[in-house]
Parts: sequence; C-alpha cells; structure tokens
Amino acid sequence: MGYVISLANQKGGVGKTTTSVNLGADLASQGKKVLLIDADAQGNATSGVGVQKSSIKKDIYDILVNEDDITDAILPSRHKDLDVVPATIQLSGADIELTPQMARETRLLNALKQVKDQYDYILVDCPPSLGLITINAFTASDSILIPVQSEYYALEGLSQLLNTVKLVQKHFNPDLKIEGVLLTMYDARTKLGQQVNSEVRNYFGETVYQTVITRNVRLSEAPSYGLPIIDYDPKSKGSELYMQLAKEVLAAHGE
Ligand SMILES: Nc1ncnc2c1ncn2[C@@H]1O[C@H](COP(=O)(O)OP(=O)(O)OP(=O)(O)O)[C@@H](O)[C@H]1O
Repeated sequence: MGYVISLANQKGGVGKTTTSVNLGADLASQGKKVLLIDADAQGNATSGVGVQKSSIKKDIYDILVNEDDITDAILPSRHKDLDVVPATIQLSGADIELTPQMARETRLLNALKQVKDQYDYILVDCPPSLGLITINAFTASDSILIPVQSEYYALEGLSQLLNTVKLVQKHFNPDLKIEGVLLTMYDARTKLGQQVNSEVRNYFGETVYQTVITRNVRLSEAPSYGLPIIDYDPKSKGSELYMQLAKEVLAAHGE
C-alpha cells in the first residue's frame, strides 16, 4: 500500500519541488515504485521530470474539481519507476471552484484509493499556501515532509503550518504525522546558515533529518533539462545529498 508524503511549506521557494522531484527519483532508483503528484499550479514538478505539456490529457485540477479518474491523468516520467500526475495553470482556480457543498477536502484522498496499491511511495508537491489544495494533500497523506530554507526567517510561518496540520488531524485525518524537517539551500560558510540550522534543530528536535541539502548550482540547472539531479549530474554534490536523504527516509520506514 503506497505511503503518502506531502512536501509542504507555505513559504515560497524553499525547495518543495526540488525535494519532491529528487526524492521521488531517488526512491525509484532504490527500487521503489513512486507516484509524484504535482499539486502546484506552476507545474514545476511536472516539467522537472520531463513531462511535456502536449502529453497532458488530464491534470490534478480535473481530479480535484471534476473528480475525474486519476488513472487518466498519470503519465510516466523520464525516470524509471517514477510516474507523475501533472499540474497546469488551470489549478490556480481550484480553490474558488471547490465550493463548500462538495466534500471538498477529501477529493485527493478518494482519488488515491484507486492507485495506492500500485505504488510504494506517493509524494505530493504542495503549493506555497495553506488553502484547500494543501488541505486535500494533508487529508490524503500519512505524513508531511517540511523543507525549510536555511536563511532569514526560516521558522517564520511554520507555526501556521503546524496549526493547519492540527486542524486536518482534528477534522479529517487523525493519523497524520510529521515525516521530517529538511534543511535546504544550506551554506556552511555563512554564520547565518549555522544559526538557522541550530534554531531549526532546537525547535523540531529529532524530526530534523541528518541530511542537510547544501546550495548546489547543478540542482538549480537540472529542471531546465527536465531531469532529476540523479540523471542530470549523478556525481554532483546535490545528487549525492538527495540520495542520502532517500536512504534516510527509507531507513525511517524500516527499509
Ligand atoms: N539546494 C539548492 N541549491 C541551489 N538551488 C536550489 C536548491 N534547492 C532549490 N533550488 C532552486 O531554488 C528555487 C526554488 O526551489 P523550489 O522550486 O524547489 O522551491 P518551492 O518551495 O517548490 O517553490 P514554490 O513555493 O514556488 O513552489 C528553484 O529555482 C530551485 O532550482
């Protein structure tokens, strides 16, 4: 049965998509069957694994708003054993179109029931907001992985995120857990980076991954080629670190 992890932080540009794409590809490289759900209207996870717009027939919007069949939306990525449910810009209207009458928080949960047993891990790349799309992701998830950028105000807004987790636990998904907190874009040369690292560890304790993702230019180049870092530059530091993260995630699941 697929284990569902949402990658979430309502702060923009903290590494949610980079982590979704690369953790997804690395779990697949470790022999797991992975489904990556792009739940961000920017569609960066979709293009980041090499899915062309012209090949998209249905996307996450159709699943959430029209309740279309999720199997009609799933596409293979360029990486073996990594499939994707794509997102397009039409998702940006979904929050408004999901009206209160619609059991609107459980759409993704219901859709995933059909495919959960075909995957080992299902990763949901959340948008930078705590609206209905993120609530759908949390309601459908076993756990949440929170990427935190090792820069100014890293902890700001995280209490809001944790409040949303509590709300979802109370109303829709009592078993929702925190999978882990991942420090991203770390620069060990700066005092600030070290400060943020220890602040985040003080706040979240053992839930913070040992693996810390440093800034690596190859990680920022790879999406332009529609490739996860393991395929774009497997020898790069970025590739090495995301593989280390995948092994840490697997170990936490006893694998
Ligand atoms: N470790 C890293 N080193 C260098 N660049 C990085 C790293 N991680 C992410 N980036 C770059 O930082 C930018 C933001 O990353 P990303 O898109 O993963 O964040 P996000 O949280 O998904 O953003 P959004 O909130 O807009 O969806 C991207 O251009 C990405 O390529």
